[in-house]
Amino acid sequence: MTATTRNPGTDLRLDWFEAIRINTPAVERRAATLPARRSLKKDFQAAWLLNAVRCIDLTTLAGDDTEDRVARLCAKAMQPIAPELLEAMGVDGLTTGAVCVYPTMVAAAKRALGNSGVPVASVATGFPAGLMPLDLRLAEIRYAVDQGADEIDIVITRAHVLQGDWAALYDEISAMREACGASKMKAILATGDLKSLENVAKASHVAMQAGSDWIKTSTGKEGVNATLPVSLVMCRTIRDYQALSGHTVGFKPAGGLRTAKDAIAWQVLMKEELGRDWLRPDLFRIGASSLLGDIERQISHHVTGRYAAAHRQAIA
Ligand SMILES: O=C[C@H](O)COP(=O)(O)O
Repeated sequence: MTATTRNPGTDLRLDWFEAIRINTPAVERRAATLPARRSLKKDFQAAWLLNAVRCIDLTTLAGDDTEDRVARLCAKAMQPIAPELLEAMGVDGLTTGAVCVYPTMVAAAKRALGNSGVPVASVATGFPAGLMPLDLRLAEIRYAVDQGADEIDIVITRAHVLQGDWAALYDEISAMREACGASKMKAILATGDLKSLENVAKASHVAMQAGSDWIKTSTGKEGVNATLPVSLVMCRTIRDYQALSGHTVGFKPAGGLRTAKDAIAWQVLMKEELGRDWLRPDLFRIGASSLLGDIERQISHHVTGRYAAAHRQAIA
């Protein structure tokens, strides 16, 4: 496994997931222990927070997005933490994992990011509901790729999952993967719409078999977005898929992640369930529009011993 290896997918293998049954209380119990599993103090906590920053897909997906807002987001992605704080910690060259925008904002993001090396991720395929004809959804992927998107975050047709039509789901995601070409693909499962953890596990398997490079929890627009129990189930399916296929897939929790505590809890999950390799941006992203502010606040406290006044914090 290397940072550049993509998941080629497999044929549709129903036998890999059809018999899955999930003990929901056991999942919830295990998930509840995660935030308390590591008591991280001082330098360690700061190191984990800096690592979270390099894994953030810094996101704006709002109806009133403008090129100016996207340019400001990109400036933040290239310099997510105040230089004096980084200097005090001896850290250099920190950026977020990517920026994530709507397709019509990709060109503006590419311009703003220049040759910084920060990738642009674009949502596509009728985000967030995905209720558009497949040919239009594929055309939207091609448009975003053409605009320069390095990564595409697709949404699935939830009805395929709710009706157990795994072949339809597999065919749809495979076609999307093909339309992505060289751009990496994240499959957003919208887990808050999927009704059961079993459906989450099965949809995760199909998304990986169809060649997704990351599986992602949520659009940020469902009633319930990223939760630890859902994330735990998805991480276990990544582990199972790797054991069965030999291919490695990344994970992206997204939606409602706003605090430094969240950033630590999800990293503990990655490390405990999947191992250290999944603490790198090629295999782990946190999709968030407003997490960076709290992380910067905690880092500022770590360096200076006090919390910065709100007006000194960048609006992230
Ligand atoms: O993909 C990322 C999500 O849309 C971000 O959700 P959020 O605004 O709740 O952080």
